[in-house]
Amino acid sequence: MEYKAPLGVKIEENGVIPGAKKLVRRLSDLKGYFQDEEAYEKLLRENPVVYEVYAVEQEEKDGDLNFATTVLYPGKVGKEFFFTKGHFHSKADRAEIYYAIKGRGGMLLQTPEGKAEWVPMEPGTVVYVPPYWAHRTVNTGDEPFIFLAIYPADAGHDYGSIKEKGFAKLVVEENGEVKVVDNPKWKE
Ligand SMILES: O=P(O)(O)OC[C@H]1O[C@](O)(CO)[C@@H](O)[C@@H]1O
Ligand SMILES: [Fe+2]
Repeated sequence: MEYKAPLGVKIEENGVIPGAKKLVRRLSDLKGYFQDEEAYEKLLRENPVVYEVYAVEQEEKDGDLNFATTVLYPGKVGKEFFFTKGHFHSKADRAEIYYAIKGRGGMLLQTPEGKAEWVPMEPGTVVYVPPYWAHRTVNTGDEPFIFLAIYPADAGHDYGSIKEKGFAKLVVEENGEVKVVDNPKWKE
């Protein structure tokens, strides 16, 4: 039997995991995701980084675990706060754990039938993403929102239906307050 080597790694203050695979998502990678297309096109001239992911991933095998930090930058497109794309797992019954490290935000979760839930997150919050729920994180603050995700190595990402239909709820700023409102364009 060949055993893998254990690994201990310290997450840096800025959310970076040394030696991890880095993925950068800019606004241009999120075309079609935000409600306000005019505000999107305007901000696209700057094409800001919306989030970075630092992932330590294993082979896609049953029983193993991946982990990744995400640094989700503060910002808005129109009224809507910056968010991650959001996904179901390709193996839809795979669960996931998130742990908030820095900043402020929350998670939108949604069943395949379109039942949406909002879970606020601040440093120290643990979120359990049950099997079958799509999940997207949102930065509602004015500093980077940094969190750790731990997920089965064979979970995979299924972006399809979220990219097409979005979430049933939006997280917006209204009169200086964070509001979770119904998505007027939501189609079941
Ligand atoms: O894959 P998305 O929806 O862009 O969100 C990125 C985050 O979600 C994960 O895929 C985990 O669910 C991580 O790799 C990362 O923390
Ligand atoms: Fe996930």
